[in-house]
Amino acid sequence: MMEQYKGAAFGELSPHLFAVADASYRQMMNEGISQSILVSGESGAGKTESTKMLMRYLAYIGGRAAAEGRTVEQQVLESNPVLEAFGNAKTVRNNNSSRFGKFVEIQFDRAGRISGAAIRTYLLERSRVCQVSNPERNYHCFYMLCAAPPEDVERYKLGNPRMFHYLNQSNCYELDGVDDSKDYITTRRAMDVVGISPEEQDAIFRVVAAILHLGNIEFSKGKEVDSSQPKDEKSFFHLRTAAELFMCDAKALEDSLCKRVIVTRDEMITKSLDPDSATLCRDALAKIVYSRLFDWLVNKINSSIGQDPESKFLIGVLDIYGFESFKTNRCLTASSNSASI
Ligand SMILES: Nc1ncnc2c1ncn2[C@@H]1O[C@H](COP(=O)(O)OP(=O)(O)OP(=O)(O)O)[C@@H](O)[C@H]1O
Repeated sequence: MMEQYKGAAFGELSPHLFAVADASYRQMMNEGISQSILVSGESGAGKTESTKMLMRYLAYIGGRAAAEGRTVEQQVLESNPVLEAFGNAKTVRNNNSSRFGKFVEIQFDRAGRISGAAIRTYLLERSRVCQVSNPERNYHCFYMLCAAPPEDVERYKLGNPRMFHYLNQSNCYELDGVDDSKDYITTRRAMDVVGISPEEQDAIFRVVAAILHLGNIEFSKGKEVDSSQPKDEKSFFHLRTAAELFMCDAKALEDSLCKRVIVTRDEMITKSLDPDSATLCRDALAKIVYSRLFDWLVNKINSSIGQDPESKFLIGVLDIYGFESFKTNRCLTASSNSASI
């Protein structure tokens, strides 16, 4: 199919993704200006799959010979499983819905050969980390880690996903045709390919597990008025485990959840938080840590793929959020998926 569309005039053959990719490539080469392809549509329409097809065509037409080792285009395609493990989730409409926007820049040299690439991501849906409802799931990576080989499950003190508050708000745990334990291995392998070392992989999964333990910390009223403390021995266990996985002091973690520090011009005031506020604080920490982990992963993938500072022009492919329309829309924060307004 790629062969057929290569160089064919736009409109000459049936409508096809490859015709669009070919037209943008020709225009870039003939006029010497960068191009962008916007992939738009409802959630589940097939935008992400189309983006991958477009990239495959650009790799075919502007790629280098396989003998030159692992090429830029191969690395971009191989980074997909990592991004999808951390940025995709099951929603009502799509079992593998992207919960972030993605702009992939494929850079070319003067001869029209791919010389570098960069992936930019936008607005990961952070609220999903601590709030999911039936029949949706949280991000795939949480279920994958719970289904990891026994030694990993033990190392991160995990177990059945039904044990964790951030996962058990929804009754959906398994997906038809998806084997989370197999996907865990695939994600690990993809991480190796994009240059994430075993130590870094361990750190990534420690953070993922710590977020699950963080979510299981409940609070009760403390001794002072409007103060809070971990509710029971179970909450203390999850607090200690989260601190261990984050490699921080358990007391410091507890204080960061149960107290707020207000800095004025003259002094620093520490204010205790009531159980409800401490719970909000816990969720805020989980969301920010997860989104920073996601940004770190994108940066890591970019530095491993490599950008070409000398590149003459580029083709950008924008895979935006799928439109969703709910009967009841939840209150939006800046971090929510803008498409769910
Ligand atoms: N060209 C295709 N061939 C076969 N199956 C496809 C194709 N495109 C999409 N699908 C199926 O539809 C599902 C949804 O596609 P995709 O994830 O690309 O949608 P999307 O528009 O990116 O959705 P979202 O906005 O929710 O991320 C895929 O998981 C796949 O099963």
